[in-house]
Amino acid sequence: MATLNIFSTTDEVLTGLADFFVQSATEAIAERERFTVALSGGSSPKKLYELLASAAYKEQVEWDKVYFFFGDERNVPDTNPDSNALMVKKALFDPLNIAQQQIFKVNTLHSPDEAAKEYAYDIKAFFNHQEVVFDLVLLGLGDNSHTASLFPHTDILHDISASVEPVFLEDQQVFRISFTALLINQARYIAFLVYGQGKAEAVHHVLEDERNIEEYPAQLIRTDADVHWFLDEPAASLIKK
Ligand SMILES: O=C(O)[C@H](O)[C@@H](O)[C@H](O)[C@H](O)COP(=O)(O)O
Repeated sequence: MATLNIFSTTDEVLTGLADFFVQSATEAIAERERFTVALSGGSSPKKLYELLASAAYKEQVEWDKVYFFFGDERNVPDTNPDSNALMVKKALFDPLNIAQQQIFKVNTLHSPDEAAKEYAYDIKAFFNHQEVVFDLVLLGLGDNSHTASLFPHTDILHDISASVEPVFLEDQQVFRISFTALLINQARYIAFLVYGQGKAEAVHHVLEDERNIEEYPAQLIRTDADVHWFLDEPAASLIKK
């Protein structure tokens, strides 16, 4: 069963996850001299990244030993407001002066297929072509129960490789590039950050409803104790405590 961390307010959720980030980073750096983290995009984690870059946290992590990846990316230039890389650059990388060599972004100037292939290669090369095991994968949850860019009724849900694939979103007529569920599930730790009443139904579907990965793709993510959900009360309001 996944580990549920339910907090009264959004600020407490963010602090709880920031503390978990610091703990995971400290453990990884002590054991392996580095911390590899795949970041999530969207709006929820922006405040987390800003908190980690704030005076309250920035001294708690050896940032020069942290290597940043993206669990998914929109197929837009990294100057586009929809870019996850741009959001994280502003909220975390620039305030902490993270060196480019520590950041592994999707090259969205290439076609989605090419970008996914290149990114998959870059990741495998970073891990010396051994099994890719991120120390931490951060995830969000859409109100339609997607996570990363594992959207309902998309081909990537059936991908049996631990890799990076392009995802075409029919309804939005846009491409994304995303980790597959298997690549996410290889991580040492996985942490979901989900807050707000609007996510309550999705949280219930994913954590408690019968298995239906086409409708609730986040059910593809493993559910052992090293998978942590950081939730506020509103987002957790429909699950049996
Ligand atoms: O690129 C993205 O959009 C994210 O990786 C995506 O999976 C996100 O986590 C959910 O869509 C929730 O997004 P919000 O936090 O904006 O609700």
